Amino acid sequence: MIIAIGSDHAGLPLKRALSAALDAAGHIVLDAGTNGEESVDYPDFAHEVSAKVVSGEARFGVLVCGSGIGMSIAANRHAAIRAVNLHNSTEARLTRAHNDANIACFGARTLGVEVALDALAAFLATEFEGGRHQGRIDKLSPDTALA
Ligand SMILES: O=C(CO)[C@H](O)[C@H](O)[C@H](O)COP(=O)(O)O
Repeated sequence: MIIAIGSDHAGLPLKRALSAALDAAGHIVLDAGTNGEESVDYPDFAHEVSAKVVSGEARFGVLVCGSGIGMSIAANRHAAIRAVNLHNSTEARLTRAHNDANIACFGARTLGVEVALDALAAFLATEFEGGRHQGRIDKLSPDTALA
């Protein structure tokens, strides 16, 4: 699977761990950066990873910042993105099965590496269930919500 990944400076250590695990599992990882310690702005990386998912270049995205919150807010500005800030593998499984989430966000300052690795594995292993959940996803678009 092709997976786009990005972080800001705060998320870099966890991004490196997640990227290594994805690579070891045989995935193709498209790294949008950052790859330095200097302070950078999380929206720049959220938008780049989101664009790769929206275009189909990547099947899923992974975004890491200090809390995972800024990344998820930025990614969800894209209409076709359903980005979720994950804290455990149960959330990861449910958001794939029910929300068809396509970007997994993590907080490097709030989550342990092992928990994040487990959550990412669950996220990638779970299929969207469709059915009643598809109609709910259809209602997420602003046009539908405001009609
Ligand atoms: O945007 C965030 C919070 O929602 C991220 O956690 C950032 O990584 C964080 O704000 C960066 O903080 P810093 O003090 O500039 O390192």
